[in-house]
Amino acid sequence: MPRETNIVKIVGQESYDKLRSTKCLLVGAGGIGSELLKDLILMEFGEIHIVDLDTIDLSNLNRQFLFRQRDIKQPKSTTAVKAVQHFSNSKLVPYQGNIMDTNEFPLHWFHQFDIIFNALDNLSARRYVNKMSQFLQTPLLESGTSGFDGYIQPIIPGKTECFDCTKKETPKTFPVCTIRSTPSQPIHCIVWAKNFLFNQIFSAESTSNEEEEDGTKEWGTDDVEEIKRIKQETNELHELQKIITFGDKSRIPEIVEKLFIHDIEKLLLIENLWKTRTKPTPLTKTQLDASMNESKKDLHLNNNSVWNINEQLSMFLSITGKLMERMKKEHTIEFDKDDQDTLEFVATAANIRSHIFDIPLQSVFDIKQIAGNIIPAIATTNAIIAGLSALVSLRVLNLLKYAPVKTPLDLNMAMTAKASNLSQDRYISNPTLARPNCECAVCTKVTRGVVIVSDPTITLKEFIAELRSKYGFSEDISLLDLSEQRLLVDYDFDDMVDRSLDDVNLKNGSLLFFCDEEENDAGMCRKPLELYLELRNEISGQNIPKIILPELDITWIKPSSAEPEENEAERETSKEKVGGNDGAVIILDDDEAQPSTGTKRSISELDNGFESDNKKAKVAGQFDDNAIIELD
Ligand SMILES: Nc1ncnc2c1ncn2[C@@H]1O[C@H](COP(=O)(O)OP(=O)(O)OP(=O)(O)O)[C@@H](O)[C@H]1O
Ligand SMILES: [Zn+2]
Repeated sequence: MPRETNIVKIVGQESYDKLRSTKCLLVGAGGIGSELLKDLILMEFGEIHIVDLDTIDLSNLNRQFLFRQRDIKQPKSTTAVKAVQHFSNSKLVPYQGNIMDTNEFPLHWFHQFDIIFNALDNLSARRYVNKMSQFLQTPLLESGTSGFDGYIQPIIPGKTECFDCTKKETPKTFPVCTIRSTPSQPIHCIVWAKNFLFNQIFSAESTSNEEEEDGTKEWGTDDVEEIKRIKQETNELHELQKIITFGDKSRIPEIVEKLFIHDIEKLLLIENLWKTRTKPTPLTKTQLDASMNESKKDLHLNNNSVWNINEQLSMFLSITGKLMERMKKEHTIEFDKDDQDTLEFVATAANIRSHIFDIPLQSVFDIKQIAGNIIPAIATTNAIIAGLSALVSLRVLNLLKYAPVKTPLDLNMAMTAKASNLSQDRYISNPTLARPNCECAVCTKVTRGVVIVSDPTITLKEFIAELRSKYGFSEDISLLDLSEQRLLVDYDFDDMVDRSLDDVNLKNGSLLFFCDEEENDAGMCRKPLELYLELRNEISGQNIPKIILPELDITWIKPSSAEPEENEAERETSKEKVGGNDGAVIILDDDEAQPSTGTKRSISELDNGFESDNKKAKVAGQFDDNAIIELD
């Protein structure tokens, strides 16, 4: 029996025909994406466009069942399509690229799709696609998994909560002083070993400490003595780096003495720190001497057991020697959980510090999980979540006659929940969707639209005049470029008004924010506009207008809520980021990082949600595989 017959039995001929003419976008061909692609094909969607930026890795093969060993290093999107083509009645279009690349995937490219499926693993891409769906009013099926947990969320723009309507959990972060002076948990010592110690002493160049010296850094503590000590300690780490680079193994004990004896002794001198805490106990010279003899022997220790302090020390000495040797050839070494030397260095350094602070020690295996940000990916969770996402898409498109959707609020999201605190069993709960959050900067605080510009030589003055005349804004306007986080024009800053869009480097995909200061009699102001710029040189011609502005409802709101978007990710990063280059692990508390309430905002406060991953700190949500320290 052909597959079609079964589907027609379930959805009926009319809905089946609609399905056959439905064009969908699948973003991500990883764990959930592979499953979803198979499901969407089996449901016989007309066209499936699949985007993934990555290539296949050995570690993907256990669950990304479309890929084989021979596919390693091949693009995920094209390989996935090749693997399913033989049983597909859908037109499949793969792209290897970053969905946030506005050149390859401009907004009008998104416009062709009836529905979008997110099968991503990071917040910035999720936020970006969410925003595209809001711009174009295209339904989005958001999904994610983390170990045994998972969720799907249908998002119907304007009608139901968007991805950014709810606060996303971010990875745990720690004040610098906890990491550098007062650790109380194994994770604090692991972060210290990996992000401060390892990064400082095995990097090629010294990290500049200018920032620390010019007083701009915030320390998460007011204790002058402590700040002085941390600064000095950082300088001394540069000295250790020199010992490592010089490669004289006879000086390794100096490293141990500094880190685990002298630095701790200095810490003990800051009495304030120990009023309410247990004092650390520095190592002794005798311990060090004993371990030095041991370290010369061949050490065979089990990675799954917790070594005693002497074993930790002996291993630390021997592994530091090994890395010193490697530095001669490699010049710089990065921490990699799968590089046993770097892992053992971090594990032993962390454990020695834990011992000093009376914190339980961990096995190398346990430290690998934490330092390597490993959350086990479970194939079954991905399969369940992808299946739910595919099924719910039928309701989003209203193709299930026996379960008609009268209002989008009839739709359900789905998530796994623990059956109880004691049991590991999960069940699936399926609450109905909520309305958009009236405080959400993405879907409710601005009016969005797409401006098509066929002639980028028009000046900002002309551009603003067109906007004002179309939407009735007052003279006292502000125009901001959210993509580059800069002010283009406002009442006090009109230096650039005679320059063209080209001159000021506005591009296809630039995001503009336009607001004015006028208040009506009721003390309300116009809801600001967020405009996506689409440059369409190809449509220029004699009778083509230079600018085509969208039809928008201009609504009035209370002035305090007229703010450019500040999403949670950026709010987190407005806290100072310190430490390693592999994510926002250590963040100082910054009580002043509160959103301001005025209509006009300083440029530094603006966020567009369009930054690349590395520009933005990798703040990750609960279902984000980049989560740094969040483990189940
Ligand atoms: N901006 C983006 N554009 C396109 N694809 C993206 C983007 N960000 C992430 N992806 C893709 O989303 C997919 C997410 O899949 P998944 O969560 O299974 O991660 P993975 O990288 O395959 O596996 P793991 O991280 O567990 O090794 C990945 O294939 C990743 O390449
Ligand atoms: Zn929202």
